[in-house]
Amino acid sequence: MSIRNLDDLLAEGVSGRRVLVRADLNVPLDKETGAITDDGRIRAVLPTLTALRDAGAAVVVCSHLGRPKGAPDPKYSLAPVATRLGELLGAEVAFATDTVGESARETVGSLTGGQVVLLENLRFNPGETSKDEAERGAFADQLADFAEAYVDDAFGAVHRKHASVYDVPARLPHFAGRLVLREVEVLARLRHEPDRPYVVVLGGSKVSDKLAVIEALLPSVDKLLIGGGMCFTFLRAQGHEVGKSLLEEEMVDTCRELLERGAGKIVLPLDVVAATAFSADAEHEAVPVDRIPADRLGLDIGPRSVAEFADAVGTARMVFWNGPMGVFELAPFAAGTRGVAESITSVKGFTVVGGGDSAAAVRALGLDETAFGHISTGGGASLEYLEGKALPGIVALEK
Ligand SMILES: Nc1ncnc2c1ncn2[C@@H]1O[C@H](COP(=O)(O)OP(=O)(O)OP(=O)(O)O)[C@@H](O)[C@H]1O
Ligand SMILES: O=C(O)[C@H](O)COP(=O)(O)O
Repeated sequence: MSIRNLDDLLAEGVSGRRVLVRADLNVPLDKETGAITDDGRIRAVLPTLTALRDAGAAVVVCSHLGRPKGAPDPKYSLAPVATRLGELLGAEVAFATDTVGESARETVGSLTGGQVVLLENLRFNPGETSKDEAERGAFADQLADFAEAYVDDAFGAVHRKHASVYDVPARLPHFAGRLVLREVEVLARLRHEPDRPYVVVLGGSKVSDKLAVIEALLPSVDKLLIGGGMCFTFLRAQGHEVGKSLLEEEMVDTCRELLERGAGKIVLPLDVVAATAFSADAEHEAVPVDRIPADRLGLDIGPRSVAEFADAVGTARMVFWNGPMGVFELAPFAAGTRGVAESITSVKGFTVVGGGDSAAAVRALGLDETAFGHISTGGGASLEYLEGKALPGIVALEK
């Protein structure tokens, strides 16, 4: 891509200069304790931050966390992320308790070369996500005032036309960070020159979010395996009763069309684990997909499906996997995700995991991260890239 990257910025020299880094530190938090449950996205941005610190830059980091509604909300504070970032960097990370207000101005103002500050959640400001260009621009002006150069390392957010992603790079010399560069390199390979057979495994909960990617991928994949909560809308489209399983009724017709177009390519589960309730201690058993009881819900793919999916994955030279095969967060329904993930680790070829939840599943299940070719930090971003959509964050870097 015709984008200047971090090395270009380092070559210009950054010692004593302030650099604004947009990171995606949108990490999952424990609902009760607020503790960070997976710090993968923080670790992913360390190479860029370390390179800048080592070169003597004063580093101003900004990010969103969750989806607060344009006003401060303590539940979504980045304060715990600043602490974790400091531990991982092995250096103190100052924290500004606002994003562009007094605290931010003071902390950024006193920053010297090699030091790092994390600003409070960008989405506490309505300008960050505003559809109004002037409102976004005004917020972008304030952010841009903090630095002399901008580095985008927030791959997970490049599909958002937000102030910190799209408007700030129009105001500062801009560069792609190490993570963005690597993500785009890997995903471009999948999109433009996949090794064959190319197998895509899709799961997760939201069919409506993933139909466009299925449509876009169908011509280029050899096999498309569909598990997770989204498989039930497809099973319904095949005429099966799905009991109380997740179902997007209004998508059934579209799924039927996709099944016709993807005949010979789309593979659906043969059996599912049907439970009496969405709970770890619910009664459950594996049943064939044509015998899902009316009062049960499918929370995982069954063992025959794992074998079926593993067979298809076993033939692949390239695999892209997005979305867990079941409710892996509850131990009785984690076997499908584990089984399919393990089959992907045995592939003799290039494998990519995309999606916040899938990456978290790899770590939560204790699987060896290094057994995958690449674990993408982007959920929606990686899917939209593979769909071939223009991503605002990348477009802005190209300008
Ligand atoms: N059968 C099922 N019924 C209900 N929920 C399910 C089922 N299978 C998987 N899920 C849930 O789907 C969720 C993940 O779905 P999602 O589509 O968000 O995945 P992702 O694309 O990897 O993540 P992200 O969009 O955050 O990057 C998990 O929390 C999992 O529990
Ligand atoms: O989790 C993600 O996919 C990114 O951090 C983007 O978050 P968003 O979907 O809330 O914009």
